Amino acid sequence: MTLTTSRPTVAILGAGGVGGLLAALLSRSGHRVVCLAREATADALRGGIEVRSRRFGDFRAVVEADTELREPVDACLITVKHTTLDAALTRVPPAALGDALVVPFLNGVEHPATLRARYGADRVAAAAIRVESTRLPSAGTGPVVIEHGSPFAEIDLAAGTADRAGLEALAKALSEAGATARVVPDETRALWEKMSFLAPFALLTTRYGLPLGEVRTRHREELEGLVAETAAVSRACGCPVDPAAALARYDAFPPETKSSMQRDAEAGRPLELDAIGGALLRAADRHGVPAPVAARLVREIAAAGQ
Ligand SMILES: NC(=O)C1=CN([C@@H]2O[C@H](COP(=O)(O)OP(=O)(O)OC[C@H]3O[C@@H](n4cnc5c(N)ncnc54)[C@H](OP(=O)(O)O)[C@@H]3O)[C@@H](O)[C@H]2O)C=CC1
Ligand SMILES: CC(C)(CO)C(=O)C(=O)O
Repeated sequence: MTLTTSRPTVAILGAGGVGGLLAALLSRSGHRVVCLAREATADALRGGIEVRSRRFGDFRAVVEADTELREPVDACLITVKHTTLDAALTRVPPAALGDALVVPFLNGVEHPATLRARYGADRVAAAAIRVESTRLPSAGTGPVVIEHGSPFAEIDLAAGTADRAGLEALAKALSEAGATARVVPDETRALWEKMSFLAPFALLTTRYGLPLGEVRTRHREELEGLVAETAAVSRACGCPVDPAAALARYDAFPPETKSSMQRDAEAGRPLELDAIGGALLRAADRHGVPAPVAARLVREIAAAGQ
């Protein structure tokens, strides 16, 4: 099967903040959506997904749910956290995928290699998403409730060796469902542009337990230092970014904005510290770029979690 049908069938591994929102939007616009989840979450998903969103309105969507992929689909979106990626991928056996595209939406820059090793280079196309969406805690029964707090839902699908027509069809499906989705030519750029914005924001909001508005005023010097370091690493990796533009973006965000790493810390969940801060430091090391502020923050956040 190739992803050129007008209504692609989409599997979604991990119906949390990102996956739950995309599942509900695609289902609302007429796609068959199969959410792959742990048994208890699959049960809750059979009660539907309720979305509360300033941008998309409040609505309820019907999705299918299973604990494992059992039939070929057109695309399989991977929307689990890095900390659970290996365990979750056992629900998507390579043989069950058919010709499906595998599209990870995780933050970080290293996971595409894990996915390519498992599914093959031609199957995997990395994505970056800017959304700020959260799954609300539930008592275990459905529906699953997703709160989308930002006015944006922007998706870059990076063309590489994966089927370009399939990726264009997925971008069209996501755009018709309401997101702002496009295919971009360069995976390194797509992932590092996101990383350059995310890493300073996630590390500082998590370290100090403060929303962005307070970080950008009370910890301005550290923010500027970290943005400069991250931009230097990104440039060395092949993605030039402008530190002044990154700072201007932080300043434009609503002051109450929190990062998903910070929300995880508040809830006592495992952090994607290695996938974000760790990956940043490994890249800095590979390219001989000094990153003392990032190194200290990663150390302090790790120590606080122990
Ligand atoms: N939230 C956001 O606004 C943004 C997040 N991102 C990135 O997207 C990725 C996903 O984040 P987010 O949606 O917030 O994460 P969530 O924690 O909200 O959701 C993760 C989902 O993965 C599921 N999961 C965990 N382990 C397994 C498993 N073994 N098998 C099946 N499902 C599993 C969880 O299911 P269960 O409920 O059963 O635990 C949960 O539904 C992360 O890399 C994040 O950094 C990127 C941009 C924005
Ligand atoms: C910055 C944000 C909210 C953008 O989507 C994000 O990716 C995160 O907090 O993990």
